Amino acid sequence: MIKLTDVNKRFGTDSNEITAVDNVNLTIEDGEIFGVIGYSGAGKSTLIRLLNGLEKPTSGEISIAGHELSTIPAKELREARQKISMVFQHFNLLWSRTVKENISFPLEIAGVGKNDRDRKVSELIELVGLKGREDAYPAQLSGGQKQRVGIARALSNDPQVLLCDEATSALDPETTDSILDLLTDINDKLGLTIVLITHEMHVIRKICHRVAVMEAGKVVEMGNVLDVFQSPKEQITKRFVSQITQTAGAEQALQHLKAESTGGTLVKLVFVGDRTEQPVLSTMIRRFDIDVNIVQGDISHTKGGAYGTLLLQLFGDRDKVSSAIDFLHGEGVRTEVIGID
Ligand SMILES: Nc1ncnc2c1ncn2[C@@H]1O[C@H](COP(=O)(O)OP(=O)(O)OP(=O)(O)O)[C@@H](O)[C@H]1O
Repeated sequence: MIKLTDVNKRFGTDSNEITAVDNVNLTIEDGEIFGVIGYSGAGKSTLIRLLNGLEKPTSGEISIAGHELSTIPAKELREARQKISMVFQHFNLLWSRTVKENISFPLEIAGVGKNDRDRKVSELIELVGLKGREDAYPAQLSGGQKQRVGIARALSNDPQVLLCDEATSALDPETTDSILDLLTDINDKLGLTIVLITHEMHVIRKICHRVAVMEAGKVVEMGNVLDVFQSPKEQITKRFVSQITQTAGAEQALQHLKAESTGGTLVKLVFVGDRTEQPVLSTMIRRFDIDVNIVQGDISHTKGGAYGTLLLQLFGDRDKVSSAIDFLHGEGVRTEVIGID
């Protein structure tokens, strides 16, 4: 378990002080994939550097896997840090070493014998899907393959916690997805805790169990990913959620409808979890005798269940349309009227 209690990190002097991490309290359970999202300067990197012991908090306590990082002596801190590994945005590989030599490097430093090193390296190469590329140099690999080496190297010391610092931010969307699948697979197979920082809600949606939203050093919102998608409370969280829900397709469809003035009441529905599987719409159409035009829709899948939005045009008697919208509310579907013609 990772526990942060009243953690503050300030840089600079009294006259020019920056609070990078501002009174953060959070608990991350063993085996959890926990995401921290925030814009540039929110304090994510500082938070992750506090977690791996590279920075000491100005005040507060950080405990990881039973070690109190903020107070332990240097030798114990080195031992504790063996249990915490890191994956970096720009991979941080050794360019003059092959794939297997990169993965083996932390084991050499730890004094592990050659036979054990070789066995561990081939296990890891298999795990991250790099079989056949053992003797390649980083310059001969794609971005996704480089990150696979970075992940294998991070796992070589059998860590309990894997910290990922924008691990997919330098990758294209398809490669991002394959690396996120790999992280999910590792979490399932090895049961290790993963803490990742990102500015992309897609990353949070795809693999995290819980998320903390950071702004100006503070954790302003935290919860299960599906709950946060369903009802984001803070303005900044709403902006992150809309990275996914207001797709380009929805925006285009809206612009087109506004320009065409096709009539009806334009509503956006947000479905969460079980609601995505129930015939709420057909019940509404039958019961209220209205016509429906589906303008745009998409369903996203989070670890906690499905989440979707649907843009509809409702046509019919105004009272019936209004009762239909009330019905949707009653069924637990969040409904927002975007325009009435
Ligand atoms: N070593 C340092 N000395 C002084 N100020 C720092 C230091 N490290 C971070 N800061 C400041 O702390 C604040 C938070 O920075 P941090 O890098 O943690 O944010 P971030 O969310 O990771 O942003 P980014 O994604 O751009 O790295 C910023 O105002 C930054 O300038």
